[in-house]
Amino acid sequence: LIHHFQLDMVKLHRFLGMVQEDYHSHNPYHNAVHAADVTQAMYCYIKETKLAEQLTPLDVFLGLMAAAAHDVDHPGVNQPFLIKTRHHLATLYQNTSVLESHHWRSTVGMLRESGLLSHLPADMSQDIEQQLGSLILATDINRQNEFLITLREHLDNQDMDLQLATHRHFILQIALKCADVCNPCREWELSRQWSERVCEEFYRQGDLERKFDLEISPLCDQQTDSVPAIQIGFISYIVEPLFEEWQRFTEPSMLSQIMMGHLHKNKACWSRLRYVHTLAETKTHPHAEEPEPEGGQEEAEDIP
Ligand SMILES: Nc1ncnc2c1ncn2[C@@H]1O[C@@H]2COP(=O)(O)O[C@H]2[C@H]1O
Ligand SMILES: [Zn+2]
Repeated sequence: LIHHFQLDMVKLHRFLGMVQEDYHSHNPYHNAVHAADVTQAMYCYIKETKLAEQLTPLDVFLGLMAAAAHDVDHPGVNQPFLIKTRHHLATLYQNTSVLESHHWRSTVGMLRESGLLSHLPADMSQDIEQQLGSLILATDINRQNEFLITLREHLDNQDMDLQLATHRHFILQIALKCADVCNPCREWELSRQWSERVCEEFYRQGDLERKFDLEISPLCDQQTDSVPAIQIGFISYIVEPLFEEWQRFTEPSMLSQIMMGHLHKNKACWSRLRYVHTLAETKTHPHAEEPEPEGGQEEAEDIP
């Protein structure tokens, strides 16, 4: 890519350094390691045979740049929090895709400041900025259904034509969305750490809301939302439906089969941990109902 786009190494280093610096290292989840994690996953998806044969160098460049910068300057709280605290970003972006718009505009700012694309024709660098925006905005989890429905339609109708730039862009959006939520598809020990980190970030927001007498957001109450329960919900409603379609798209590839294997195993581990957690709660509150053991536990042999 460096050779193809004649990138200046000093400018590239400056740009990537700025991106890394603008992630908040004190966020348990939305930090530069999450960006690296998503970029690594995105690279693997771009390398899938089904995609690699069709993508142009520009597509690959856009996919990797969008992955690296997709959460830059994330404040560690979500959009509803920014709206209810009347944060200036919520006002600026009129309460829609507030964080994603900020990640995109910050990326554009850093691109211009570093001069990374300054040697390219103006219409090309403008196109890169726009496409980066469309990719980063696709990571808004509130738009999940819209993307999933379109992907299902394409797969059902078998009308995906990766020779078309619009279709390649759509599949890059999907790949980035998959990369962004792929942590439950990684091996248990790694996946568990991401889960605990993301929940820690949710709980910190909940603690802030409690402190300032605001309504505690869903999933953010440490006293009622357990990590296993959050994980089972997230896997069932967000990750599984998306990766099932991704697996279909890859026909299915070895990588997507491995990821689905991890996903099912991790879900079974969380089911077992939720059972243990609820049982412990019942012992502390003896009048609460005893939980029923759930299915899938037989797969969860390797958890402590
Ligand atoms: N393991 C997880 N458990 C619960 N929520 C998650 C998990 N991983 C990612 N998310 C959420 O999914 C969102 C995807 O976009 P973000 O990275 O902005 O923020 C992410 C979190 O809010
Ligand atoms: Zn992210």
